[in-house]
Amino acid sequence: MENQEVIRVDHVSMRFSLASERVDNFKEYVIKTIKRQLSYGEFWALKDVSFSINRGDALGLIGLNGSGKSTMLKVIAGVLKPTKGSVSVNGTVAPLIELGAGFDMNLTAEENVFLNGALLGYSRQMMEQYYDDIVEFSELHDFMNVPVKNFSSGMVSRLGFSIATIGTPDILIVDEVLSVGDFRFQEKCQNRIKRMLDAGTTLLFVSHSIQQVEELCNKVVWLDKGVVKMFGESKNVAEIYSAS
Ligand SMILES: Nc1ncnc2c1ncn2[C@@H]1O[C@H](COP(=O)(O)OP(=O)(O)OP(=O)(O)O)[C@@H](O)[C@H]1O
Repeated sequence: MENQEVIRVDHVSMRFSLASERVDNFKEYVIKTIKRQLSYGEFWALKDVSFSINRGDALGLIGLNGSGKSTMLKVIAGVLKPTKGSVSVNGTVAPLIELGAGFDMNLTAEENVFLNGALLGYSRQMMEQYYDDIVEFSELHDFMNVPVKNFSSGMVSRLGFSIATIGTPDILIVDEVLSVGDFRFQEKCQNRIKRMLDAGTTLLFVSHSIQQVEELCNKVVWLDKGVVKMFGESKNVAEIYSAS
């Protein structure tokens, strides 16, 4: 099991189309589209990115705003198809990219537990088994019958994190979620992630806190404008990144 490669990112590039002209409102957008007056530019969010990680590794992705971290996670999670190159993933993936992205805001928290479970591929029976644990961990006992549209963003994150981390996935993808919620809850999430790592889960983690990355991760990819600036042991990369 040790040294078994679980994720291989092979010469991945990702191109987005961008409207290169400023459009101030939707009406103007529609008119310009009909008149074919909009021109599109292209933008490479990832450029020839390659790295691989083994089972049990915890990989941190660091870099400035817009450097391509979330795009990289989405490509690995299969949400985006790379324009060039390929990604191979060996195992089940629990993506925590946008917490609450799968929620229906008009439904209650309880209904959303089952909805989100179904989206993650879990059966109703399995969700019933985990329901109490989800309520307990999220500390939302008194709010399970409240429509999620009335939740604060912190409450949405707590529910999303509690659902996505039931069971022990082979690969857990965590994007910035630990920056939401209060400090005590962040610590609780961090401990839950550590326990999953001990149980052999492979972690992909994006954070702007280099301290959190060093604490949780053994490897780091540093992205700079879509290019890998450095890949290696977290201590070495973090040291150079902090000094830059
Ligand atoms: N769907 C999209 N369409 C067009 N451009 C996009 C799209 N998604 C991302 N981008 C662009 O790709 C670049 C990389 O974005 P990404 O979200 O991956 O960066 P990031 O490193 O995660 O940034 P942050 O630290 O701010 O979260 C940005 O310039 C962003 O505007």
